[in-house]
Amino acid sequence: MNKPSVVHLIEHLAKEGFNEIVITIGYMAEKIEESLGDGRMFGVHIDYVYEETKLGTAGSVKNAEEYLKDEPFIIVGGDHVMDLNLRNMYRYHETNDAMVTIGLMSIDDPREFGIADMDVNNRIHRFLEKPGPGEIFSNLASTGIYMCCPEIFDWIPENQQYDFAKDLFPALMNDDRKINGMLVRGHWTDVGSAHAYREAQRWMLESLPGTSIEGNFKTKNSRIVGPLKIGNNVSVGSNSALVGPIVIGENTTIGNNVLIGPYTAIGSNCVIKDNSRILSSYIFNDVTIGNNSNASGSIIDNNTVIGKNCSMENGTVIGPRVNINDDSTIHSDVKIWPEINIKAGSRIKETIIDPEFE
Ligand SMILES: CC(=O)N[C@H]1[C@@H](OP(=O)(O)O)O[C@H](CO)[C@@H](O)[C@@H]1O
Repeated sequence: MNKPSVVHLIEHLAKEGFNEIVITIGYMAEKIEESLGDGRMFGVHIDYVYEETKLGTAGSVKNAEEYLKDEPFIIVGGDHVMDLNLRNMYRYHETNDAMVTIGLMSIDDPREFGIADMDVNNRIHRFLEKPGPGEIFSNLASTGIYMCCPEIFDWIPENQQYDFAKDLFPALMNDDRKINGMLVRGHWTDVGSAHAYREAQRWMLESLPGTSIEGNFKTKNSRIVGPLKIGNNVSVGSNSALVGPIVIGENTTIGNNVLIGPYTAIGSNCVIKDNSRILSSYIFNDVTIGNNSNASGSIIDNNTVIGKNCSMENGTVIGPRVNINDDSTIHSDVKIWPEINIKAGSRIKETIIDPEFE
């Protein structure tokens, strides 16, 4: 949707009335600070707490204790996007006497999460992080959204790797302290994998309110079906079709006979040349896609150039700064990043990741 996911998260927190925010950062610290600043543009105040060594989920919150010690607070993951009613969750915690209340969601396949066993009074009796085969005793997954009382700080050691799910929850349960669960409904995605990222884009695009087109939009004889959100200075050639929900940034040029299908986001300064097809794909900024090429269920990162007659099959993740030369096929679920040159006529079946990048 042409915004860093953390911006969507802060906007949601602001909308729910949380205006004092502390971000514990390590990985990509500068990028996060650059996108959010002191929070003023979102109507909130943001403080940053830096993590020199990896402290785990609870250790990093302990590191921010000075900002949190006076009243109950809510913890969300920096890679979450959601539309959950966090205000209700916070109120619910305030009115029950648990030390921690965990937001739980009923999920089909909870293997990637912590799972909880909860009774009719909302008390959690068992919690298991990332259950293995044969261990999935519940489909109630922890969203990693925790409403906490400041007393939890007495339980978390300082400057030491310590996790909510693996360390704190078992310790509290062993001592018969109360951890409650709250069943939540709505959209919530942790965008830590390409699959989850696409899922988040999909539900966000689904909630586009209608069609908004900024100035200087040019098109001839093309079929444009909303909902759409189109930035300044976008042009679409003749005999093309745009079928929403679609978001397009600024200064993007789309050629003739191009099909842009539903659930697609295209960034700014992109060029999509004649006869190409883009379906359910997320294209970032400054991307060029050559004549007669297609992308389906793909994520294409900044400054990537794709030649003519190329095919990006379902689930591919390409870029930033990758060149795919003419007549190449990138087979489904292959990832190629970053700054890699794929020569003309290639058939790529395996992921290629520059080891220096990881
Ligand atoms: C140690 C820990 O806190 N694990 C959490 C946390 O897992 P990550 O793999 O760290 O994202 O977030 C999950 C929700 O995204 C939650 O289900 C899980 O219990």
